[in-house]
Amino acid sequence: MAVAELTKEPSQMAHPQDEAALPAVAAAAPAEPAPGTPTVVVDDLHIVYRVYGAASASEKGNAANALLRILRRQGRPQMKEVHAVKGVSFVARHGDAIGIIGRNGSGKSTLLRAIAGLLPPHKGSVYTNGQPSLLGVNAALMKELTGERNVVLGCYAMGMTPSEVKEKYDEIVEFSGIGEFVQFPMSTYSSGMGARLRFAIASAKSHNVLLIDEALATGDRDFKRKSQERIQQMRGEAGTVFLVAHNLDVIEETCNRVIWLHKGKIKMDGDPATVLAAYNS
Ligand SMILES: Nc1ncnc2c1ncn2[C@@H]1O[C@H](COP(=O)(O)OP(=O)(O)OP(=O)(O)O)[C@@H](O)[C@H]1O
Repeated sequence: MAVAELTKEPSQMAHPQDEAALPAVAAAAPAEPAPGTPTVVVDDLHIVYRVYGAASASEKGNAANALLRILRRQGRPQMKEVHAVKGVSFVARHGDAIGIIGRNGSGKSTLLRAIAGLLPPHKGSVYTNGQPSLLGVNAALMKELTGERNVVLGCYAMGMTPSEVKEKYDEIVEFSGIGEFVQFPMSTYSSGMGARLRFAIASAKSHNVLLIDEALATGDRDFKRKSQERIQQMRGEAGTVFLVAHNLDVIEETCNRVIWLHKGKIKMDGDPATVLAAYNS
């Protein structure tokens, strides 16, 4: 597989739709790859979280032990490792819309964040062609600013010019369906409204690799339909879309491929009908 032209370690790149993004570092989009060319190569990826201050397994959840630890002033916090992704490998191609499914805690969000370059691999590698953009319900725009300001900032962060922002502004606000709330600070929004605005901003631009984490779970039926259509459109125009969703109907209707994660490993990877049937059985 030709991965030489792909970029290793996307953590060194800008990720405009995530909290770590800086508008000033948005990179120019590289030339569009031909359909079917690899856009993301994940090679034996392991992600390990280190949690400091964790109790040992024998003490877990025990109030008396927690109190004892405080009374004994156990200075050094213990460190616990959570091995969230365990040797995941796959190749995503231009034009793919890949649904990631699995139970709570199976590693879906961790995998997306690793592809976006926000989590360093403990072992293995992620190669990406182009700039991945993570769109998640937790991806922060600036909550104290109004929706209006966030639309403008978000567009700049994705590398749009002022005239492109002007051209897209109305469409973004209309797509989000948040109406007059666009004039209010985002801190006043419900989580669904915030997610819709983020999706509307992120999807106003073509992305080489778009990572969507549960963004569609919060909208009403009409918004879900609109956003599914938009994803299909982005699939055509852009590169690859990854979608994490607990709603399997959304996955079935939107994706051409499904990866089922179980306890951090790929349990199945294939066409939606086959994988969803196995997952549901
Ligand atoms: N920041 C973190 N620090 C420590 N452990 C974490 C962190 N984020 C996730 N984990 C752990 O990593 C594992 C995978 O979590 P992850 O959020 O990726 O799963 P998920 O499949 O997206 O879950 P859900 O469906 O509930 O959103 C879980 O055991 C979780 O407790």
